[in-house]
Amino acid sequence: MGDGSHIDPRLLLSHKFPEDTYTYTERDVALYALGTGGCTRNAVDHDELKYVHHEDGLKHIKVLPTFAALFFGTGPLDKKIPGLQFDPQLLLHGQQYIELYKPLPSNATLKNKVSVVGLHDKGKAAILEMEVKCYDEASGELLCMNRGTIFLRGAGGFSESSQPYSYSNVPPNQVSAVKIPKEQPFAKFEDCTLPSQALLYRLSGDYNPLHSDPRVAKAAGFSQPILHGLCTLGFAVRAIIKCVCRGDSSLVKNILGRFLLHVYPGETLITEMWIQGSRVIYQTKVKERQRAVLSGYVDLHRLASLL
Ligand SMILES: CCCCCCC[C@@H](O)CC(=O)SCCNC(=O)CCNC(=O)[C@H](O)C(C)(C)COP(=O)(O)OP(=O)(O)OC[C@H]1O[C@@H](n2cnc3c(N)ncnc32)[C@H](O)[C@@H]1OP(=O)(O)O
Repeated sequence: MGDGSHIDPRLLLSHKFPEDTYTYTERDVALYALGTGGCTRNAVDHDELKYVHHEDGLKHIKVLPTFAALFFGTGPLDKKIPGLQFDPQLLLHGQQYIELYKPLPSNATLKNKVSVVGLHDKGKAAILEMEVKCYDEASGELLCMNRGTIFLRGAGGFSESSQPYSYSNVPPNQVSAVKIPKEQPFAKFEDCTLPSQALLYRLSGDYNPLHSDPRVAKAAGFSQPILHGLCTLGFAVRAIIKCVCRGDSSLVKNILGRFLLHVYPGETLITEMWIQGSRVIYQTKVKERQRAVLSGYVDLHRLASLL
């Protein structure tokens, strides 16, 4: 375990998180769409303008499904959690899973129920899985659920190496990394991130200096600030909505993304998609380095009528 890191599984897993409130407005929705590359290449893009503009006013704009990931905030970076001490500079976002139960309104106040659903000792790192269920305060309805996996470098080794600690109450089929098919993809979409992408995206609420401060990025092992994982996920799912859903984001039901490698703002993202029933398997690569940076799946409510 690295200096200053300490994990006590008993304390951490028995911690009861107080209910959290999260409020967003149409301005947040539009800013998020721009932060994840919406309308960047084409300001009148038919599929994307609806996330930032409506002729009858902002309260009619649509919400991208990946916006749901923001409801978590930055999890353990925000608050002290008993039994969890780690170096925040070494934290990386490992994975994100989202289930959407209702279309997201253009503004809302949410009541969030947070819990720890997984903890693993990987020796060099600890993996923490957190879940948040988000209820619309006005209607009491469950809108969505998020599960975030956090990779804490240097925080492993808190259990016996002969029998490393591992706890999960998450169905394994929801979280395991996907197998990329060998066939040619159904579709491929190329999109450029801006050199200022992380500076724009952070205004959606994740102010982790890893994405903006060159000194912090260097201390974390990167040559320059890196892009937020959730920003890359936003680009990938937007590509799938465009290529497979023909712009209809209401078809999206569940989303999984595993962050395989960091992205530097300004790099080009190529997302490849394969269709398996109503599931879209995808992989995003950085064109300049020819490396896969994200993979996962998007489950759709229906598909056949579209293709
Ligand atoms: C609650 C939500 C709050 C979110 C807060 C987020 C705050 C943000 O500001 C932070 C960010 O956005 S960081 C940017 C996005 N993330 C990244 O760039 C990370 C990219 N991934 C990597 O670098 C490596 O995959 C890396 C380093 C993650 C792993 O690579 P390696 O060290 O080579 O690991 P490896 O030896 O391959 O595997 C060790 C064990 O870990 C499991 N694992 C690997 N990658 C994982 C991943 N991405 N997610 C979850 N688990 C992962 C492996 O399965 C392996 O376990 P096992 O030995 O049992 O197979």
